[in-house]
Formats: sequence, structure tokens, C-alpha cells
Amino acid sequence: MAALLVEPSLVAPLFPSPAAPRRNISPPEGNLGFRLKPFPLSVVSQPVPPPCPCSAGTLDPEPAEESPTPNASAKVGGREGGRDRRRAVRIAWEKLVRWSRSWRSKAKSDVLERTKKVVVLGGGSFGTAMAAHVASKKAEMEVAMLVRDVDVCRAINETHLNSKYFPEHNLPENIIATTSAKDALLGADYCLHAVPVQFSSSFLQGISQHVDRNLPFISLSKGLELNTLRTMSQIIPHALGNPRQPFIVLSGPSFAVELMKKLPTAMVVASKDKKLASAIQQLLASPHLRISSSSDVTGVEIAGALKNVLAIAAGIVEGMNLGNNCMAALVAQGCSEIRWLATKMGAKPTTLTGLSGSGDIMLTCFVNLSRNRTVGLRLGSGEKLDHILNSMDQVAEGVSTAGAVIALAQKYNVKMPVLTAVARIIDNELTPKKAVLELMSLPQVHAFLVRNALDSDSFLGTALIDMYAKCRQVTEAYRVFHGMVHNKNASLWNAMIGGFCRNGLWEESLELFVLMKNWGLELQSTTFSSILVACSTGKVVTFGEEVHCCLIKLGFEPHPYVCTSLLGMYGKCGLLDEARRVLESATSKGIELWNSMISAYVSSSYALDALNVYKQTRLSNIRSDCITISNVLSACSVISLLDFGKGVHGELIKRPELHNMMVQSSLINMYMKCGSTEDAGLLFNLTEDWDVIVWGSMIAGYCQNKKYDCAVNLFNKLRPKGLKPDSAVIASVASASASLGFLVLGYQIHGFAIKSGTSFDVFVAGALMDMYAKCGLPQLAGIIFSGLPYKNIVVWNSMISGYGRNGLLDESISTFAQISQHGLVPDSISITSLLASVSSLAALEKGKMIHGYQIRNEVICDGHVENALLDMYMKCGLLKYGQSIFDRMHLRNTVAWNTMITGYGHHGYCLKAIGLFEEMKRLRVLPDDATFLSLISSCSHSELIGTWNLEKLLLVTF
Ligand SMILES: NC(=O)c1ccc[n+]([C@@H]2O[C@H](COP(=O)([O-])OP(=O)(O)OC[C@H]3O[C@@H](n4cnc5c(N)ncnc54)[C@H](O)[C@@H]3O)[C@@H](O)[C@H]2O)c1
Ligand SMILES: O=P(O)(O)OC[C@H](O)CO
Repeated sequence: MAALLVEPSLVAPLFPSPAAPRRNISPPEGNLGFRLKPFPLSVVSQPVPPPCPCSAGTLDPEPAEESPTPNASAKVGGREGGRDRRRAVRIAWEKLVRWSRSWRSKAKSDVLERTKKVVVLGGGSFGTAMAAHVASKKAEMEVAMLVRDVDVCRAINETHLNSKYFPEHNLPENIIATTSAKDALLGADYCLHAVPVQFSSSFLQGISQHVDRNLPFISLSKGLELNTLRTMSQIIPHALGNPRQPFIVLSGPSFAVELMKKLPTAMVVASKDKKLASAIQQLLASPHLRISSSSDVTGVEIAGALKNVLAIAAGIVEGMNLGNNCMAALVAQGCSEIRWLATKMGAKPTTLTGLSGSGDIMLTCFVNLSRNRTVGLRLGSGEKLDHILNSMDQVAEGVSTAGAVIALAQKYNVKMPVLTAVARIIDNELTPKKAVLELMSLPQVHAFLVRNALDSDSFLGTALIDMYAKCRQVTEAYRVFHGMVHNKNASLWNAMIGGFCRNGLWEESLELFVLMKNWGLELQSTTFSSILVACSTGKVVTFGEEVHCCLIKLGFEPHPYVCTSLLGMYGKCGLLDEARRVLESATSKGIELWNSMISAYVSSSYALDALNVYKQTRLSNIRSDCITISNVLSACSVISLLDFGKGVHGELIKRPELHNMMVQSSLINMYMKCGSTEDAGLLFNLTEDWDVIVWGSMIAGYCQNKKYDCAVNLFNKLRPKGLKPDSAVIASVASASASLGFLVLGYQIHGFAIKSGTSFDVFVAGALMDMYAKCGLPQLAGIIFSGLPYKNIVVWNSMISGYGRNGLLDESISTFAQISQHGLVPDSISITSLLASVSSLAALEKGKMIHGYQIRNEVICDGHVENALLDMYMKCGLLKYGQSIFDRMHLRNTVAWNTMITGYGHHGYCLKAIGLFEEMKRLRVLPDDATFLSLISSCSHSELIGTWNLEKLLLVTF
């Protein structure tokens, strides 16, 4: 998203504006063109600039005395018209400059002020250029360059010149070079990493002991690791042994030498951590280096790596003198290949058309300063690769990345003819000439034909976008949209916005909406409905509120669909008062609007409010529909209002809605969740034609109510009905067979899952693993686990607890240790599960180690973790630690009190246990069976049972 917003000049050609002259006003600083007064997008990174007058100028009518009269604009060719046009352009430019100044004056500088030291790893051309850039921003800041070459180090310190890479450029005096990693890294606030990709892993492993775990790493390196196919965002944390090492990638079109000469440059920083991206923006941005930010780390990294391979291809074409037509065709094809692979890997299409994608491709493919292009040029002229590389003293990342790209293309099943040809040429398996011949005879791409035919028919285009979006082929939909160069009307935009929204790409929806608005395209009620859904998906309330203002201004507020979407947006974002206000101010209140309000309350668990709204509909004589009834029944389930639910059921008897599948299934759910399994059973038995979802609800409901026999009986009747158990049914039956200790059924259900192809579903696999672990067969759980092609954190946690439950502590710990190697981050449940394993064996040292891990890695210490830590320390006899955790607990539930009582009792401190029980009583914490058991066991341990008439005590107390 950020890429599109900040890079109008690159994106604009893809989205032709209906009023051509507007595009000619190109702003000097990036993120101008796509901002409108009501849309300071809260979803882009901070600092958010004030609204841009340039965009406002392009949409809103100019003030009367400044704007060209219609007459004058009609005479554009004449002298008067020319003067007016120039005047309008001048005014627009002045507004733009004012806006830019006001933004700059508001830009924060506290990061720079706070920064005392920056370390740069790698003293090559880019490391040196960036070191010089950062150092020149603040003379009092220390910039430490960690270099390998002793001569380079001495030259930098003694003459302020990098004798090897920039012998003619003086470096700022606050740059200090060192060959000692310890000295370089000591006290650094930020780290710029400029070591070539292939050497990064070993280099970082070598210095990892000096790296602070919170030091943010800004990666400047562009490439993929050849054997592992990893990007820098994977290499750095892994090599440093810290999955949480803060990471940012800096990329975009930037030759080191031009940075060194302070020529204007624009780059992108991308990080998952928006605050960090914003901090790096502040640290690096300067009058000659514009930094925009993005959250699309994958897109920025993959584009930066792949453009180097494409640049080699461009160089080959140049070296073979194949001409400009060939060059354009090859680079265009290469861009598509990069887009195909990157989007499959999760990159956003907009990143690929932005600075770090198209921008860097243009620079590297077409400018002779590029080392990758130079390698290609020399290959194309007939030189051998070895000879070329031996003669270069700088890295050309594309050479090793080429091999990795092809492996990635195979992994993601993407055809990449141009980039594959480069890899084969580099491997000396194909000559450049043969490669060109092969490429020229590739079959025509069907999509090209479709696009050409489509371009004249926006109706067909809209239908196609819709179809692709519904089939979850959103990249294809975008391709059609992108290809409709001449016929992008409002319906087409709406279809694409809706398509993004339907596929969960809410940021892209918002982005298109902003573009649509800025270009003055007609906004329709459907546009607003989709965009409000996008706001609720992304929970971007501020943006939603601005859309709200906009739709009021445009007079869409009374529109029933828009109004319902608005209420839905506020409801899903948890702003229930705002949702209520929308309901109250609506001029026409159809049942859809009421339903939206009821559903908002139910999903926030305000069941009584939901039921009150329902009562209001009845007082207003509004007829409820199936959705109302389902929502009301869900409200009853939330607070176990069985009688109210039964009342709704009674009223339904005479209504046709009773026969609606959704209503019936909601009734069954309500009965099950309120614990009335008999009523649910009666209702279920009334009809024969339930679908598998309702069977699943019944089976799960029986399991929730611990009626495992009934669950299994029902399951046995399911298949003779010709229904195929789905994942939910299989998971429920697996859990029932574990609870019943009915392993034969467990084997059957496992066999069925394998046959039906659901055994790789993480939900099903997790349930089967739990079943085997509970039945004392952790090795079978392990086999399922290791066979899973995709593992989410829930299955990792199941495996940890499965091993732990069976006393296999080492296996539990080693499973935990592997989580981060698979790109996931252990969560509080991982820690809880592991601590439970440790507690059962009273392995204190391991428990302490896990506690340390949790603190160091800031894993959330929720109630589960606190209870697990308490349990571990108490069982291991470290009562002081247990007490200190207990004292600091935010919420001491009965489980925590029981743990303390048991812990003290077991270690012979019976009076302390009884004291805690007294305290519990004083604080009005309700004891449960386990409390009394703990107490009895404590007293018996210290032979106090006779002294204390416990039974009497308990009776008197409660
Ligand atoms: N030069 C540019 O214009 C530019 C621009 C943007 C990004 N980049 C990227 O920055 C990265 C570095 O490029 P560069 O231009 O500085 O390269 P370079 O060849 O000029 O310098 C590479 C540096 O890495 C060091 N190095 C090499 N092998 C090492 C090892 N095994 N251990 C430790 N250090 C080692 C070298 O000593 C040298 O200091 C590359 O990934 C490149 O794609 C370069
Ligand atoms: O000289 P190259 O080919 O490594 O390219 C340098 C930068 O990546 C250009 O952005």
C-alpha cells in the first residue's frame, strides 16, 4: 500500500487519469498525488503528512479569482488560454511547495537526536556510501564501519578516504573504521548491514556474540542465498540466533556513487514493525534522500534480489547488440516473471510496480553503472564468466541469485523463461545466442490476447474481474484491471475494490479507493459498501471515519446498503456507540440494519444489548428474518439464556423460518451451548436431511458436554447417510475417542482422515496428535507432526504438550527449539505447554531456562503462563520464586490459589497452606473441589488432619 501511495510517478502510467493534464503535475516529493484532504490514511506509516493541496487542487474547483474560466480553458491554444493555464500550473506548484514545507517542518527529528552511534557492517561501496550519508546527518554521531581490509581501515581513519572503493570522496570525520566487531558494535543504536548475501550468514555467525538482541538491523543487501533460497530477513535472525532481532530492509534504485555525490535518490524501507520503519525513515531521510516506508518485506526483498538477475539479462542483450526493441521486450517479460513469482510468495502487486520493483529494475537494467548489467554485457560480448568475475573487485549479486531464483520458481511452480535463461548461461549450459533464439520462439501467452481483446470492453472486464475475484484468483483479476488501459470506468474500479476486499486484501482496496477519489472518478454506493467492509476487515477505524465523512458529503448516508455497511464497520471495529448512532440516525431502518446492530453486539459478547435491540425491532413491528433469529439464538448461547432461547423456538413454530437450515442449526447450537443436549437431540431427530455442518455441530456439542458416547454414536450414523465427515467432525471424533480411551475408533478416524485427504489439515492433524498423545502413543503423534507439510503454531504447541504429557521432556524441549527455525515465533501457549512438561518432572534448571527465554523474548506473560510458572516453581520446591510470582499476578484465579496451597502443603508448610486458604476466604475467591483436596492433602502431609477438623472448617466457611 505504502508503495502505491508514495510513488505516484511510477504508478500513474498504469492508472490513466481521466483528465490527462492532472498527471503532468508531478510532485517533487513522492507521496503527494494520492492524498486527499479527508484521507490522511491511517494505514500508512508515520509520520503522516498533512493533506496535500496538490491533490486537492486537482479535484476541487480552484478559487474563483485564480481558476481559469471555462472560456479560457476552451482557448488553451490561444495566448489568453495559455496564460491562464500557466497560472493554474503555477498555483498548483506553489501549493505543492507550501505543503511540502509544512510537512518537513512537522517531520519528527527525535530519532536522529537520540541516536549516538550507528554501525555499518561491510566497508564496500554501498556500506561506505551509506556510512557517509548517515554520518553527514549529524556530526556528533559516531558512525563505526566494520571492515575486513586493514589498509582500508587505516585509510579511512587516517585520511578520511576509502582508498579501495571511493578514493576521491572525502568521508565525514565522525566515521571511524575498525576491524574489531566488538568495538564496532558496542553501544550502537542501529546497524546497517552491507555484506554480500552469500557471505552474510557466516559473517554474522562470527560476530553474533557482540550483537545486542534489540539492535535493529537495516539490510542493504539484495539477493537470495543460493543453497537455502533465503532472503536477508530470514538469514539475519537465523545467523544471530535471535528470531526477534528487529529487521528492516532498505531498497530501491540507488547507485552508491550517486549517493556519495549527494544526487537526489529515493528508497523504501520495509518492516513488519511500522514504528521501526518510521524511525529508520527519520534516521535516513535527508534533502537528497527521500525514504518512503512499506510493510511488504517480502515484496521489497524479492524485487530487490530478482532485479539483479534481470539486469544481467538486459546486459546480455546490450552486449549482443540486439537493439532497443529486444531490450524492451525482454525487460517487460522479466518484469512479469518477477511479478508472477513474487506475488505467489506473498508480495503485494503494488510493491512490484513501485520504487523497489519497477524503479530498481529500470535503474539496474538500463544504466551502465550497474555491476550486474556489466556482467551481462560482458557475457553477451562473448567473455567467460570466470574471467569477468576475476576481474571485478565488487559483488554482482545477480550471479548467485540466478540459481536460487530458478529453485524458487520450481518450488512455487512459476514459469520464468528469461530468468531461467540467465541461470543457464551463468552455469555455462547455454550460450547467450541460443538463449535468445529459445526465448523468441516461446509460445504466445494467452493472457496477452485476452488483454488486447478486453481493452475495448469494460463490461467484459468487470465481469472477468468479478469472476477471478470470486475464484480467489486476485492476481488474475488485478491483471485484467491493470490491462484495461483505455476503459477503466467506475464499475471496473468498483469490481476491483470489491475483489480485493473479498479476498481479504483490504489495504489494496483502500489504496484503489484513494486513487479513485483523487482522480475524480464517480464514487457509487457499491464503492462505499466495499470500502467500509475493507475498513472493518483491517480494523482501520480512522480511515472508516473519514469514509463516513465523505459519504455524508456525497449524500450517500441514507442509502440502505451503505448505512448497513457503515454500522457493520463500526460494529466490527468494536465502536458500538458509533454503530448505535448510525442506527438511530438512519432515515429508513430495514431489518438488515437491525440485524447488523444485533450481530455487532453479539460478536462483542454484549448479549443482553443484542436482545434489547431485538426487543426494539418487535416494538417497532419489524418482522425478523432468519438472520435476526440466528443472531438472537447466538446471543442466548453466549450467556446461556436457555429459557429465552426456548421462547424464540416456541415463537418459530408457526413461522416458515423454522424450516430454514441456518435457523435450525442455530437452535441446535443454542441448546448444546446451554447444556441442553436432550433438546438439541430432539430437534436433530426431527429432520433427516441435515447437512454435514449440522452433524458436526451436534457431535462437537456432545463432546463439549462430555457426552462422548453420544458423539461416537452419531458419528457412526453419519456415513450410512451418505455424508462425508469434514474436518470438524473428524477432529471432534478424535477428541471423543481420546477421552473414552477408545483407541480402535481413533485408528479408524485416522485412517479415514488419510483416505479423505484431510490428514494434512492442521486442525485435523492437531486433534489426531492430541488423541495419540492422550492415549500414551506420542511416537504416533510425532509421525503425524513430522509429515505435515505446513505447521502452524497450534500444532507445534500440541506436539510440545503431547511429548510433555508422556514424560518426554527432552523431546518437548527440542520441539520448542525448532519453532523459530521454521519461521514461527513461540507464543504464550508454547511456553505454557513446555512448562507443564517441566513441572511434571520437577526439572527446575530447565524450568528456569524457559522462564528466562520468556522474559528475554518478551513472550506475553498471560494468566496461563503465570499459572504454569507458579506450578513449576512450587512443584520444584522453589517456594520463594513461586510466592513472588503469585504476589505479582494480575488475576489470581482459583487455579493459582490451589497451586500455592498444594505447593506449600507438599513441602511441609501446612500452616502456610491453611493461611492461604484463609486469605482466599477473606478475598471471597470461591474454592473448588481441587482446593479442598489440596488442603486435605496438605494437612495429611503434616499430620495436622487430626488437629484440624477440616470438614467442619469448610462447612463453616462456605
Ligand atoms: N553498490 C551499490 O550501488 C548498491 C546499492 C544498493 C544495494 N547494494 C547491495 O549492497 C550489498 C553490498 O554491496 P556493495 O556494493 O557494498 O559490495 P562491494 O563488493 O562493493 O563490497 C562488499 C563488501 O563486503 C565485504 N565482504 C565480502 N565478503 C565478505 C565476507 N565473507 N565477510 C565479511 N565481509 C565481506 C567486502 O570486504 C566489502 O567491504 C550487495 O548486496 C548489493 O546488492 C549495493
Ligand atoms: O550495481 P548493481 O547492479 O549491484 O546495482 C546496484 C543497486 O542495487 C541499484 O539499485
